[in-house]
Amino acid sequence: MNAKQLAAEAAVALIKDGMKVGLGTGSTAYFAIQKIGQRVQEEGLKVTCIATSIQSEELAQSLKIPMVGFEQLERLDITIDGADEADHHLQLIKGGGGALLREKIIAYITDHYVTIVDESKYVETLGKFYLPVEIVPFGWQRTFDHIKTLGGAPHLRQRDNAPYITDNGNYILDCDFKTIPDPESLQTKLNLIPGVVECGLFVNKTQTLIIGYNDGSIKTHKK
Ligand SMILES: O=C[C@H](O)[C@H](O)[C@H](O)COP(=O)(O)O
Repeated sequence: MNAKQLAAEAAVALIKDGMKVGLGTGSTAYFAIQKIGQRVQEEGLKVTCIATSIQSEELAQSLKIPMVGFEQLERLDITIDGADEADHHLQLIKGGGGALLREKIIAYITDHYVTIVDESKYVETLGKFYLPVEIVPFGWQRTFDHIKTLGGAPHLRQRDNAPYITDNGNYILDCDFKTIPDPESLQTKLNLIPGVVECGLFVNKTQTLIIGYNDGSIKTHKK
């Protein structure tokens, strides 16, 4: 089992019958969704889930995991999601897969937010990974300029020689801040810029961080 799968399966062991569960996005969350699907089918685990991306929703449906919409839930008991970086204070950079907005909406209605990463994502200080910022397409060049004044070199994310479009019809700027010693303050500044929908900093959201190691071990950090 690889390090991502180890972390993912340890997190899925926290899910109990009757829970409402948020499903993350990305290659680590993939293993969590697979395991939830297995528990639903083999153990008869009773859960209702909501996904943080169209991709994860389709995967969950293919595994016959019961899905609900926001009209059927106000809070989630647990969400299991990956991250691009996690620091020692359990602050995160997310959005490498473009799902940061839906992920953050789900994070804010979750009682127990569990982040799963492999050892390569656990860092002293955030910022080596370019920070994804979701922006509206209208006037994006000026939003780009505003972010630049905060010290982050933005790059418009591309796919097939065209701007990458999120599940919400927006663009993403991947911003090189080099180092982010104060994620909370940067999040506030970014989210005040007109045109910014949301940034990929997840501040004070993670209660449990599970790290999978290549030697087959896992470590859990709690807040
Ligand atoms: O937008 C994508 C999400 O924030 C992912 O959780 C993050 O990019 C980590 O993905 P992966 O587990 O594939 O490295």
